[in-house]
Amino acid sequence: MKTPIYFSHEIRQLEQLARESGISDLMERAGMAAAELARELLAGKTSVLVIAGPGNNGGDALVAARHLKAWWFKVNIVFIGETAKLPPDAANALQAWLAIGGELLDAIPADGKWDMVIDGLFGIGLARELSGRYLELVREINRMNLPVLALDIPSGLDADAGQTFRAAIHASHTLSFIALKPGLLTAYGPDYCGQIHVDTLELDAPALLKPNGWLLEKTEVAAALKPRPRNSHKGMLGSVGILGGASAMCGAALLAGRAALKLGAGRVYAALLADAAPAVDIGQPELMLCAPEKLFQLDHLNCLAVGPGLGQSPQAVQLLRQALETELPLVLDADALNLLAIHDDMQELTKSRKGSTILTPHSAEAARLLSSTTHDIQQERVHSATLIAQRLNCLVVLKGAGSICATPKGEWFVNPTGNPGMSSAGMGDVLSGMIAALIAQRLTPQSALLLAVYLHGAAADDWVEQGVGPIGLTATEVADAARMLLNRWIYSPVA
Ligand SMILES: NC(=O)C1=CN([C@@H]2O[C@H](COP(=O)(O)OP(=O)(O)OC[C@H]3O[C@@H](n4cnc5c(N)ncnc54)[C@H](O)[C@@H]3O)[C@@H](O)[C@H]2O)[C@@H](O)CC1
Ligand SMILES: Nc1ncnc2c1ncn2[C@@H]1O[C@H](COP(=O)(O)OP(=O)(O)O)[C@@H](O)[C@H]1O
Ligand SMILES: [K+]
Repeated sequence: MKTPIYFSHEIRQLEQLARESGISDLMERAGMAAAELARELLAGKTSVLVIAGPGNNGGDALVAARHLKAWWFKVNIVFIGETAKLPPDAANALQAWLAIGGELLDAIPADGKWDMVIDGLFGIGLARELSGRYLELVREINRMNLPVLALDIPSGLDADAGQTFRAAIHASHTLSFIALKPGLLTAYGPDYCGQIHVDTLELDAPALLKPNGWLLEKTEVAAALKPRPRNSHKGMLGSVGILGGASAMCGAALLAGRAALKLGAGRVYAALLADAAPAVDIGQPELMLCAPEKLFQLDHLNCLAVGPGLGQSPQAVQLLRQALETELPLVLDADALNLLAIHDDMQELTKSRKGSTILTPHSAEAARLLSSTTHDIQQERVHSATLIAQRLNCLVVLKGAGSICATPKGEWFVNPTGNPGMSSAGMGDVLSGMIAALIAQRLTPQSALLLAVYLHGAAADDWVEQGVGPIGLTATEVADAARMLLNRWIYSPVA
């Protein structure tokens, strides 16, 4: 089963659709799910501090508190809201809490001791920067250093963007209701959410509202993989060309080329622009180095990756244009993207290409493509990725924590793999080579993109699990682990 992701306005639509179909107890369902998870996480401990805010997120917290109290947990509720202004469901939850003899505190008692905090301060309704007592409360909870179960979303986090409204609660667990939201998974989301759980509240969300967003998951991305026939030969496994490596940047193209080899391309050619380019890659002599013009004379290339170390010389511009004029599937990275951003004619060429084009910008490159700023791209990562995909009629991965893949049809995917060990030079070059190798091996460009993005992060995660990294993890190591995982996924799929 694929896992859908919805923006908060879509979650509200789902709530409305559920209500129209006669379901009126979503808050009760949410509160029960929260209480059950809290009980499991408490694992025998007994004392809980519940923070209930002014809206329905507070209502969920009140329902959870009621169940935990009934199950003999010691529960204190700090209620930060105005009783008279509570939305109807939350007002009912408050009455039910008071009816069982529950009390409300208006601040966290200084001398209290708890085993866990349940954060029901704000959910998807948070609409502006935190200030005053709300801001202070978030900071106070973070200072307590206790395990925190956040209801729906850590309070202070923007459910759509993964940015914070000035501050946010650092949760150890987040229980997302109905479905995932993108802000849990991208930008700062992973820093604040801890372990993410989803409770659908028994709604079949995709049946109610067609999702455009999906989580990348191993079962989905690896579905396209199959073992090679015994009677294989290199021509069958495709040929990749890498175009880049201007003076002082040859390493970028070599990294991409080596990654393409390690991901199984039959032949890899690296065409380097530098005048003093090496004739052979001594560390990886399997790579075939050639002059750029030679690359375009080859008749058996299946995919071309342009950009790693390309530079922005007139020669780079001419070669990029030549690449765009081919019908080959193209992966464009780094300076290929920067050049595309400033040459309108190349954008027109991109839009009308017969072959697929995959763009792999990080947020600064995306900002150049959209004439925007890195800050604004980070505020709207999903929207930015889909906008580039639609404007330029191409597949896109907007890289960075929680990479967003987008298609020209408006579908988008969030990648949960990867870690800060990947914030080092060369990682993007390796990704380009990986995508190109998978396309050369006949995966569809979209399948190749989604698999490569997921695998690239999973490879880095594998090193971290082994105690190598995140500090000092290198792009070469990521390519090596990607090769190992890819083989494992195909040949020992249970592992
Ligand atoms: N949408 C759904 O289907 C469901 C929603 N539920 C819960 O309801 C939540 C959404 O509830 P609401 O829409 O009431 O929103 P919230 O409870 O997230 O917060 C809204 C309240 O906070 C105030 N507010 C917003 N920003 C503020 C700020 N910076 N400083 C101070 N006050 C601020 C608003 O004026 C409003 O009173 C979800 O996150 C979820 O926890 C659940 O009960 C289950 C079903
Ligand atoms: N904190 C992080 N969490 C997850 N992935 C990351 C993180 N930092 C970087 N990455 C990944 O590492 C790669 C870095 O690419 P890029 O910025 O182009 O590097 P370079 O140009 O130096 O090769 C991208 O795939 C990006 O998604
Ligand atoms: K919350």
